[in-house]
Amino acid sequence: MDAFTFPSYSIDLSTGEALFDYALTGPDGEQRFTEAITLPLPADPPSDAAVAALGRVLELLHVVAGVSYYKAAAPRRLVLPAPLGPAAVRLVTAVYTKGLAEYAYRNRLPHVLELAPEVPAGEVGPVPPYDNSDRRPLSAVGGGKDSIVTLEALRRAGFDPVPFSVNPNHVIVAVNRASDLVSLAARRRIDPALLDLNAAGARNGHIPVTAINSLIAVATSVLGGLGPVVMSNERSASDPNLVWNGHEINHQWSKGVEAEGLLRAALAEHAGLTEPYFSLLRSLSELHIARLFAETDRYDDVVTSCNAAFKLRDASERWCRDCPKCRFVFLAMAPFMPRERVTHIFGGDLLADSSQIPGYRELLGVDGHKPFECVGEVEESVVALSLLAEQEQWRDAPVVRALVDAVPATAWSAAATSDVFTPGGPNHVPAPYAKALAALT
Ligand SMILES: CC(=O)N[C@H]1[C@@H](OP(=O)(O)OP(=O)(O)OC[C@H]2O[C@@H](n3ccc(=O)[nH]c3=O)[C@H](O)[C@@H]2O)O[C@H](CO)[C@@H](O)[C@@H]1O[C@H](C)C(=O)N[C@@H](C)C(=O)N[C@@H](CCC(=O)O)C(=O)O
Ligand SMILES: Nc1ncnc2c1ncn2[C@@H]1O[C@H](COP(=O)(O)OP(=O)(O)OP(=O)(O)O)[C@@H](O)[C@H]1O
Repeated sequence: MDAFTFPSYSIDLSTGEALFDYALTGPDGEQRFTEAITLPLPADPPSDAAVAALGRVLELLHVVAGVSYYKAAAPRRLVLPAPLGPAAVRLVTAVYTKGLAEYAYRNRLPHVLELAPEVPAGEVGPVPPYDNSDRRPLSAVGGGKDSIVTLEALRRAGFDPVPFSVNPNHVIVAVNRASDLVSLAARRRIDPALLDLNAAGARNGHIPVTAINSLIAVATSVLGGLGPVVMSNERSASDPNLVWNGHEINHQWSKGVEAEGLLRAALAEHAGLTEPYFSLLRSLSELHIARLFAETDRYDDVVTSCNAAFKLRDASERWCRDCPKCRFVFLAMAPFMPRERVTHIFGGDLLADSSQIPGYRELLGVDGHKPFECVGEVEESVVALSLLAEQEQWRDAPVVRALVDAVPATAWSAAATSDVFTPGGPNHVPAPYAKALAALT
């Protein structure tokens, strides 16, 4: 295949169903795909201004959600369907290069890191400003600790948040139920032809799924007459896993602050949205968020951060207890909870199980690079370990003992002066929401 194109998209405002068409084309023919995304319908019909802004958000979503299908072949040409302004082009370029960087690295496809979309010539029509900043926020819920911390912070600060998820599975449904808030859900159906191609051995790999979920959330907010989309993306999401061919490879790129800024700028330019989207937890480390999560036990029976629970097929019931994310979140929560509580949340005690030691050595930077997963920085893991080593309930756990011996002196001294509990770095939290963040920290 030598080109990826975007033949058309449509939205049926009576059902909320949007259809996005894609095509991989080459000398041997064409492979078409259609992704279906169904937005929740509001009780009252949307205003003309909302419908106009929604159309523009869906134009961006059409292009961004194409990454799933582009990656089946990774052609050298990415041919956009219509003219776009500079901020939108910057977003699209970054989603297909930096967002697919892990995919490019693992599949050894360096050209993906250099992709430049072909943008049709022409002017983008003007768009009036659309200010929904004073309406109820949509709080994205992924079932894990981070979005729970945000939801509770918004509620405590009086923002009356609406929990929102894409394809909520039983974990997310249970988290929403525990919150006692009325939630909204959008449905997303990947074209089954992609799964057939995967089964037949097509190229596959990681995609910037948060960029897609974020735009679906913004579309839902505009259609529903709601306010800003509030994410729970943390500070360490912006840090790369490694550098390859001069490019940073970051598994969590679309959770990072660069992606947040690009998305906000593209939504302002292309859809007129003045305050569409931000991450409340941007200035916090994962370890700090884990400490905040420990302050409430309301979600202990349901919270699940393990990605294995979110697969479309053969998902684990809750924590798989054998992946980098399970290991990291256990390590991050353990210093701030009684041992029985964290063991109850996970359904087992990972720090009592010596078979976990090799995985923990990676998290602590003793072996290999930071795993391709949503895990905190090496420094955060070392700080967590140092806290555990001081606690009677943990200091003799077999994994803690082995790790304390394995961590080099340089890492301990870096941890001793660490700023993991000091909020910092760039963020886009608007002034009215800053008080919710300040109350947290
Ligand atoms: C749950 C998970 O980790 N899935 C990744 C896994 O997919 P797998 O084949 O094991 O199962 P499914 O998720 O059911 O997907 C089936 C195939 O469908 C395709 N696909 C799925 C969703 C999508 O949005 N686009 C798709 O193209 C894909 O071909 C699947 O094979 O391995 C895949 C290949 O490496 C990954 O693409 C799957 O990742 C999902 C898109 C996913 O939702 N992953 C998140 C848990 C995730 O990685 N989150 C990151 C945030 C990264 C970001 O920048 O947004 C994180 O938590 O750090
Ligand atoms: N299915 C989904 N629908 C909507 N938003 C989602 C979904 N899955 C994840 N998110 C959002 O994407 C961001 C990144 O997800 P991530 O899985 O890191 O967060 P989490 O589930 O809140 O916490 P944890 O890091 O503990 O898993 C969060 O803001 C989260 O709310």
